[in-house]
Amino acid sequence: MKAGFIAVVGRPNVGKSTLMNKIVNEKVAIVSNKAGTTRDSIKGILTIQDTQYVFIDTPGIHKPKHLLGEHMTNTAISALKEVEAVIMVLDGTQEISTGDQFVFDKIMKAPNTPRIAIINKIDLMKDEEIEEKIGEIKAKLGNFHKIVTMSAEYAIGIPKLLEAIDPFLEEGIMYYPEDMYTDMPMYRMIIEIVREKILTRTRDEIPHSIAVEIINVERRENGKDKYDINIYVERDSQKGIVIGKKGALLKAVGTDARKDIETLLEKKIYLNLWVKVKDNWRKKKPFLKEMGYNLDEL
Ligand SMILES: Nc1nc2c(ncn2[C@@H]2O[C@H](COP(=O)(O)OP(=O)(O)OP(=O)(O)O)[C@@H](O)[C@H]2O)c(=O)[nH]1
Repeated sequence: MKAGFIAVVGRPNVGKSTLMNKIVNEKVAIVSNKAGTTRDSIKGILTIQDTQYVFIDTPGIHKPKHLLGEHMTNTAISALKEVEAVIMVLDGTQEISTGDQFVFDKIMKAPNTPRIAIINKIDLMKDEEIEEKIGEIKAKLGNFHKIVTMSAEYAIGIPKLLEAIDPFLEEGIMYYPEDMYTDMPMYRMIIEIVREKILTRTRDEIPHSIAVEIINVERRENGKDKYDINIYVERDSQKGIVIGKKGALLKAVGTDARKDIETLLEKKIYLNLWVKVKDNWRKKKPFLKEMGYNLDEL
């Protein structure tokens, strides 16, 4: 029996959430093609026979531009010091950027934590490009215990990754029951579903600063509970986009989200979505607290 916590880091859009989902084979982290959509640390848990891997999907580490950004970075760094290993995901199709360098520098703030690099998206790469990328990582970043190549999208390379992590796990421990795949609370999952549906349908028109909050859950006698959910945007123009022409977009988001939530809860629900403008909400501490962020770390 052995187990350990593994932090997954990398600049936005390299494929961390996709990797997490493929590894634990369940939808635990929000995936979208927009940068910075994963905000909270979410654990995906994989138990194979007597080995348990507990993954922490960290928010995209980037240079803090505002309070929420700083919070994301601080949370990620403190998590790195407490894990058995850290895996840094790189997008193999892109040059190593200052963004990657920034993330690597952050990892090095926990110098005693073993580091594994993942070259992701190899389905889009030629063999010689993969070889070159390995060289580039060694030259520009260096200092990894292992470099693993994979395609998270097509679930290629996962066994190799687990094998690379194995030596760093702790003997004699199992943290969670075998059938547990995430410790994310149900409400958190509902919020992430709604956020994902909005971001998918609004493409690049809405920034990831959007916030979602469950304001009321009404238990109904017929068993079909009613959920009222607020969607906070920063500007009136964004409110218009999320609502859409004659409310069409919001209606579509509501239908998509309701279906996923019903699957998650294994029962029918009523879902009401409301769009509100909170002016510059990311800079306002009291409001951040309402949203459940830990202000001590800000
Ligand atoms: N072709 C290809 N696309 C991939 C692969 N892995 C992820 N993607 C795509 O890359 C995009 C970003 O993936 P995410 O998993 O959301 O990335 P992330 O690193 O979690 O991003 P943030 O949440 O913004 O930090 C999505 O459109 C994925 O479908 C891969 O192995 N191959």
